[in-house]
Amino acid sequence: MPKLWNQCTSLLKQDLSDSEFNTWIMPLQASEEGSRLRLFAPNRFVKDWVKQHYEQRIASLCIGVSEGRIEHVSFEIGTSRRAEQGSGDGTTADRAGSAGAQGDLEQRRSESGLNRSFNFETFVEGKSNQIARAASIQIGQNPGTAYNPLFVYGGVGLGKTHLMHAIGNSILDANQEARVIYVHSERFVSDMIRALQHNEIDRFKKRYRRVNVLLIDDVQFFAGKDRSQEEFFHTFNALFEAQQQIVLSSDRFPKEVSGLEERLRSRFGWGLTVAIEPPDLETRVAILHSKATLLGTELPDEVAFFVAKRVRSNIRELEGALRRLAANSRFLGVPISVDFAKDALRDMLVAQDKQVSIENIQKAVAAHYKIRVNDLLSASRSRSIARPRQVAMSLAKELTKHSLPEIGKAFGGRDHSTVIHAARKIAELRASDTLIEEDYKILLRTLQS
Ligand SMILES: Nc1ncnc2c1ncn2[C@@H]1O[C@H](COP(=O)(O)OP(=O)(O)OP(=O)(O)O)[C@@H](O)[C@H]1O
Repeated sequence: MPKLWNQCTSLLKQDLSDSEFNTWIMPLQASEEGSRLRLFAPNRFVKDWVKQHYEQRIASLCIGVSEGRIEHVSFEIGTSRRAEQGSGDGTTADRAGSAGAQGDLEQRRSESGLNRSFNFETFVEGKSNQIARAASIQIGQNPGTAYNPLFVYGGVGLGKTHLMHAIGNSILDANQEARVIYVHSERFVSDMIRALQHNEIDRFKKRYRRVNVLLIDDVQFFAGKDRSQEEFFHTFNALFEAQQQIVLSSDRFPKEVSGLEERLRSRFGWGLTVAIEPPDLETRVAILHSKATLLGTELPDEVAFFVAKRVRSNIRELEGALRRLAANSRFLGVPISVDFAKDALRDMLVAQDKQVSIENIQKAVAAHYKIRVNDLLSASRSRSIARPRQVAMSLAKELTKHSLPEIGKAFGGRDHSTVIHAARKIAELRASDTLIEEDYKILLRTLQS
């Protein structure tokens, strides 16, 4: 490990909380190459996280400490030893399953692509995620036999990835020898393409078909990628028949993932399908407190409520707000208060306020058609209510990141298929009826301005 990196890590240690330092900085290895410092993360997850959250800080520290000798810091996946041997970008999944003899749990975890800080203890339970969490715990305890596959779906940044890692971690905690792979669908696709290019497709097939637990994130990325779907279909069948656990996540219900072959879509629904909904205010507050404890930050109750009320989009953004508060407060040496939060998060709060919510859409549509918001939520089927309701649902589908079940629920507890029908109907009418087209455009302008 280069001396320079050791100096940088001691400075980073003073700057970060213990949990941040241990989770994200400790696993990094470094090697110097001319004016470049190469940092290696054990898996893509750590690499992406470090890049997103610490890249600037690490780069300016290393450049400063080296007194200009280092001009550039790069982030890669693998180990510095492999880099020195000239073997390039070693992937963790490549090595999954091969480290059994080493018996080292943390090593196994990183080889499996798992982040140990995403576990059930750090996952806050709320009404919005209760079922998904319970099913995941069961799978962690009885992989392959509880539900297979488990399909978790929900909007962006609501905890799907966290739960998948928690399942993998709990399985490894109970049995170090379990062969677990967590992989993002995009990664599955790129690994497959690389294997095809290098004539290593048999190795690729073996690697994925011999696992005990396959956790595949964001399967909507398979859309339109026929060769990958074909390969994944066979992997799925092999694992399913051997009663090995498959866990899948997506931003939407299996049947709604467009661009996927029907045979895959139907298989995705064979086991248990669970939704993660956006958390309510109390859960958002509880998550903020839990994350603040992990960061070692003092977060007064009134600030947690203030932030949770204003940042409603998703948990990733909520966490981003907390990190910013923690960093600013540490940097300025000022305790976190509501006024401090208003100031530090000003731009974020403005952006949040601008985001189109289902509630805003309902208000705008009701005002436009001179009806009441309650009419939109009612059971009324009269044309003067049903058509604006369809317009509103269609706008919600177009302008928000909510899933179809979430939209249906916000319109008086309707089914996701009602939302699909509404969106189709409005698309047809917009093409044939200039009045509807005009209404829709006005509403779009109003909501997006
Ligand atoms: N219930 C929860 N308790 C604690 N932290 C949570 C919870 N839900 C989500 N988070 C945190 O929110 C962040 C985003 O979660 P995650 O990455 O799992 O979202 P996702 O649903 O997979 O999003 P995407 O669709 O973008 O992949 C993570 O840092 C995660 O730890």
